[in-house]
Amino acid sequence: QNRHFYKWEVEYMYWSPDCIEGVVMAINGQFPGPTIRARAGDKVHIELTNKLHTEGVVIHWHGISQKGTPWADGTASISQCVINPGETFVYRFQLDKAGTYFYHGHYGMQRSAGLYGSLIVDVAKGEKEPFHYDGEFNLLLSDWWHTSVHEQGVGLYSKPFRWIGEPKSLLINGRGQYNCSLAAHYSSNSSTGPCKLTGAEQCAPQVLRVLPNKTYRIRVASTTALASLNLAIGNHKMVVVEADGNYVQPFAVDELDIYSGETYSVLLTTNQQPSNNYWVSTSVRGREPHTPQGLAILNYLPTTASKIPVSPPPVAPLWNNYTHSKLFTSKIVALMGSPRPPPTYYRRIVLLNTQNYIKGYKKWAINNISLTLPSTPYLGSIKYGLNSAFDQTSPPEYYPMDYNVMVQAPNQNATYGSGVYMLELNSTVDLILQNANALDKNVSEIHPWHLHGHNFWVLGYGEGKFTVKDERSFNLKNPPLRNTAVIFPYGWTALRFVADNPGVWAFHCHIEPHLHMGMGVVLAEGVHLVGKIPNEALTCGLTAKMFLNNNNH
Ligand SMILES: O=C1O[C@H]([C@@H](O)CO)C(O)=C1O
Repeated sequence: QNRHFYKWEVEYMYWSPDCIEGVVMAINGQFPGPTIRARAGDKVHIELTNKLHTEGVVIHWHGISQKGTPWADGTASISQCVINPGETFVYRFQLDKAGTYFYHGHYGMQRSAGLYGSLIVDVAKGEKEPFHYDGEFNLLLSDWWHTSVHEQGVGLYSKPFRWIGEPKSLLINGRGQYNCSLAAHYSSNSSTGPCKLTGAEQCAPQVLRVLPNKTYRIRVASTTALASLNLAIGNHKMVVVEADGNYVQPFAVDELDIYSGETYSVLLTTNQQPSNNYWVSTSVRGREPHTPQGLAILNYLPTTASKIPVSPPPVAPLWNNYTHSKLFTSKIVALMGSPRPPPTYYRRIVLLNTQNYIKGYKKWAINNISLTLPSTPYLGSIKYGLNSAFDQTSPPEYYPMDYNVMVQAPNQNATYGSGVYMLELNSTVDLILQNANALDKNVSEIHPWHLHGHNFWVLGYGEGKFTVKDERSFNLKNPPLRNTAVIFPYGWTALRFVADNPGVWAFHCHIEPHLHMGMGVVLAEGVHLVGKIPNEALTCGLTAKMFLNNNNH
C-alpha cells in the first residue's frame, strides 16, 4: 500500500480548448487537470490550494467510495464547506477499487468551467485484470461553451429563464474544434482546410499512437456539462469490458453511448490498414445536435500523425434514436462472478423527475421538491444535531399515483426544499427513477443520475410509469454495478444499493445546469458513526458558529 502526495493549485487561465481563446479553470497550469494514477488500496493526499481570488472551490472524486472519509467527497454544502480563496484543504482518502474514474469541481458550475481530470486506479500489486492488453489510452470527454459559467448561471436563475444552449464544441482530452468543417478536407483535394488538425495548437486533436496488430485498452470518461455522447472509432470495433470501475461481461460494438458521469473501458484491436489513420469521434445524442463532432486521431505507426484519415469520421446514430441507446444499455451486464444484489429491498423510494416553476422561475424537481443546498454542510449539521440547518421533514417517498408522466402536468409548480432521506445503515434501498414530460409539450429528456459514496445495481429500465408488477422484469442475476445510470425519455430506471457507507451523499442528475436548477436529492446513513470530521471541512455556517461557542466556554 503506497501513499501518493499531490500539491495542487486551482486558478483561472487563458486557454484555447477549441481554438477560440477563453478562460478555463486549471490545476497547476494544466487543462484538463493532472491525471492521478495509483493502485487499488493506495492512499492519496491532495493538498488543494484555492488560487481563484474571488470564489470558493471543492473537488469531487467521482466513483471513489470514500469509506471512512465522507468529508473528502468534495461536495459543497454536503460533505464540506467550500475552500476559500487563499486557503488549502487536504483531501485524504483510499482508492478502494481498480477502475476508470475522474474528478471534477462540485461547487456551482465549476465542472463546466473546465475543472476536471482523470483518476486511474490500477489493480493492486500481484492482481490481474480479467482481460489482456498491450497498451492503453485515456479519453476524457467534455463539452464547451464560449460564455462564462457565471453568466450561464445567471441565465438559469433569471426570470425569464435563459438556457445555456447547446455546446459550442465537444472536447476530447480538453481539445476541440469550434466551427470547423471537416467536409473541406474530404470534398476537395486541398490540404489546408478550415480545421486546425495537425499543428501544435492547444486545440489540435489528441493523437493515439498505436502499432498494428496489438490490443489497446481505451479508458473513456464523460464529464460533459450537458451532452450525451456517442463514441466511435472509424473502421474499428470496441469490446466493452468495464463500466464505472466495475467489470462487465465483454461485448463488441461499433459505437457506444456515454452519458455524463459514466466511464467505460473498451478494448481495441489494431487490425485495420496500417498505412491509414482513423478518426475517433464523439457526437451529441438525445438532444437535437448543434455541435460539430469531437475528434481525436488513431495513428498507426509508422504512418505520420499528420496524414488525414482517408474516411470521414463515423456517422452517429440519429440523435433521437432511443431504441438504439436502449439496446446498448441492455447489453451491459456484470462479469460472471461479480457480486449479486440482495434479492429483496427494505425501502423503496420512487423519484419523479419533473421540470417546474417556482414563483415563475424554471426549475427541476424531484417529487415536486427542487433541491436548494444549505449554507452548513449536511455532514456537520447532521452529526452535531444542528436541526435548523436544513428542512427536517423527510422528502416524499412517492409522487401522487394519479400523476400522468406522459403529458404536461396540470399544476407545474413546485417548491424549494433541503430535506434528507435518512437511510437505515446497511439496509437495502431501491431507488426508482421516474421520468416524465417536461414543461413543454411532447418533451422528455435524458437524465444521467449519479450516486455518491456507493455503487448501485441497475435492475432494469422500462417505458412509461413504473408499477409494482414491473418488479418481475428486474434482472437479479447479473445486473451491472455502476455509480451512474440514465433515465430515458418517458421511462423509468430501477436501482438497488446497500446503504453501507456512513456519511451524507448526493444523488443527482449529472447534467450540471440541471443540478443547478435543483435536480437532486440528499441521502444520509449512519452519520453518528462517522469519525472525527476535520474542522477545516466545517468552518462555515452553523458548524463554524458551534466551534466559536465551544471555544468561548
Ligand atoms: O433544463 C432545461 O431547460 C431547457 C428547456 O427545457 C427550456 O428552455 C432545456 O433544454 C433543458 O434541458
